[in-house]
Amino acid sequence: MSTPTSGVEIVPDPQEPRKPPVVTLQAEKLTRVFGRGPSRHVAVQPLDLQIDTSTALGIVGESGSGKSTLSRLLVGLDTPTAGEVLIDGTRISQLMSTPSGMRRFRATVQYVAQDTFSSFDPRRTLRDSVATPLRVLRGVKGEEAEAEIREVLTLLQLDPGFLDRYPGQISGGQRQRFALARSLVVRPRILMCDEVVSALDVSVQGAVLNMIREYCETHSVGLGFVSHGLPATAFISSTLLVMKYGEVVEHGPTKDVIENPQHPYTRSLLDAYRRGPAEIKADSVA
Ligand SMILES: Nc1ncnc2c1ncn2[C@@H]1O[C@H](COP(=O)(O)OP(=O)(O)OP(=O)(O)O)[C@@H](O)[C@H]1O
Repeated sequence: MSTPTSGVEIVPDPQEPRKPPVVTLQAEKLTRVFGRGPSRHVAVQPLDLQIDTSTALGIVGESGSGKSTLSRLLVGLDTPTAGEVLIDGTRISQLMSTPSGMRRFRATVQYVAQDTFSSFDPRRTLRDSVATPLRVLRGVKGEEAEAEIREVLTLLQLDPGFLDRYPGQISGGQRQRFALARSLVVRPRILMCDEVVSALDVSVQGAVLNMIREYCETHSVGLGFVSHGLPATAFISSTLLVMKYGEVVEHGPTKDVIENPQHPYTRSLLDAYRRGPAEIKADSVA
């Protein structure tokens, strides 16, 4: 069968890297209520948001404001009381109902949990823990896997010598970076990070934040970055969402939110940080 041509053949430039397709994670009227009766607690009030592969969304708010609950809902680790999470228009509840759908979702969206201790199996070496998602979700094993793991560890300033250790044999900050490494080897299109730099000292924190920001920009990875720390969140995000008591009180371009906060709660968060040593400078906001 002959192919119709217009007479002009467009040959792709082999030198030009192909842009990966855009992936969009969307929340529609997403709601999470815990408990009943007098112990009923609305952890996430109905909210809409979108993260795509060119977004860095910072989610900030004080302890208990619902940030972790929201991030767990977005990655399918918790079930909403109402509303939906969709990836490229498909409900993730539908994807999660089959092993192959779940694998596809996990290969696209990776989550780095706040509690890194319980997210690692204490009986498995760190090599085993990092190599498993690489094998299961991307089919990479053996020497190729080892080379990729070492590459990611270098990015995160982690000694490959740690690979033979168990999670309990490294520090909390090193474990946080191993949790990040375990997600990055999957080469996700969307990365959700919950308090991933909280256990790091200030110098390593800056380096890891820079690395995450650069990695996501270079590889067109959408980022969801949850933290109660406003300076780190403002530094890394292009869009900022401020939560209070499960409600989104402000949501907009980070620069606008920082320079011209509309909600008194955001202003109080900013004032608290401006009074402290970790002052946010508007020109340091991406
Ligand atoms: N499984 C649960 N059962 C009942 N209540 C819960 C559950 N998980 C979270 N909550 C409540 O929902 C609210 C939001 O919790 P969440 O962990 O999302 O807050 P957060 O903003 O991430 O806090 P932090 O910064 O301290 O991690 C809190 O009041 C918490 O007590």
